[in-house]
Amino acid sequence: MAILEAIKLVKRFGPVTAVDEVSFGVGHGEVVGLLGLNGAGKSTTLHMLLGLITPDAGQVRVFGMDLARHRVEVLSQVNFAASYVDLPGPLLVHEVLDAFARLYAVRRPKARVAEMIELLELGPLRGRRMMDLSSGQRTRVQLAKALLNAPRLLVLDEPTANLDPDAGDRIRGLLSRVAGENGSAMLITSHNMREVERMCDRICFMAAGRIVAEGTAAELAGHYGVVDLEEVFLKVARG
Ligand SMILES: Nc1ncnc2c1ncn2[C@@H]1O[C@H](COP(=O)(O)OP(=O)(O)OP(=O)(O)O)[C@@H](O)[C@H]1O
Repeated sequence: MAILEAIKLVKRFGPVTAVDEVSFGVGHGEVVGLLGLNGAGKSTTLHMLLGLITPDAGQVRVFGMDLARHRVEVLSQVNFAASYVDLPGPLLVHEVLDAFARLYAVRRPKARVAEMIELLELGPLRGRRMMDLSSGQRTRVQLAKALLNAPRLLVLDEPTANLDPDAGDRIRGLLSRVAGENGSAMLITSHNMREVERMCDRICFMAAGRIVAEGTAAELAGHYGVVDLEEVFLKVARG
């Protein structure tokens, strides 16, 4: 069974059709990358899949359920991280995680928060205020928050955008491990082609609101007669 199905999703903002009949799926344990130029419609698509905005047409099905009709049931098993979402600045790192653990009704919240602090190597930062952290440190707290409820579907909008190469590498390894161990499905946007090649089982390329190419990194490179995803991106982006 597909964990996530986007079915002919459409979103318009005034005269702009940001997402134009987009359909794709993410299977159990699968990591799918959603790629495209700035403004291609990736974040708008993610926001519809998370129920943050309502599609003008089409349907989102998660765990076989219609998101519009089973919102609470679905969203309790989903989580999201994006570098552009701010967590409350005056709160300490462990206070933020405690608050979300309670919000998600996590069982044994204290133990789960401690586990996430360990997993994301946040020990030295647990007593620091969110507003005092560097952007890379905030990203790690975002990811800890996103993993708190052991989501069956994890949606990540540019998860490693603010991380230095060492932290980025560790986080990529960690996320791949989480997907492998828990069988969680992941949907990721990224402008880092090496990251996508390393992490994603399948890739959907968006251009001007539509999916224009889909496949594994190797299939896409073969199809476009190039050596890697970076070159596929340039070919797709330049039409
Ligand atoms: N709230 C909004 N109001 C008006 N237009 C919007 C809104 N959100 C997005 N758009 C427009 O929809 C299109 C798709 O934007 P979106 O943020 O989905 O792109 P993206 O692929 O995520 O880009 P990036 O790689 O830069 O993050 C763009 O033309 C954008 O200007």
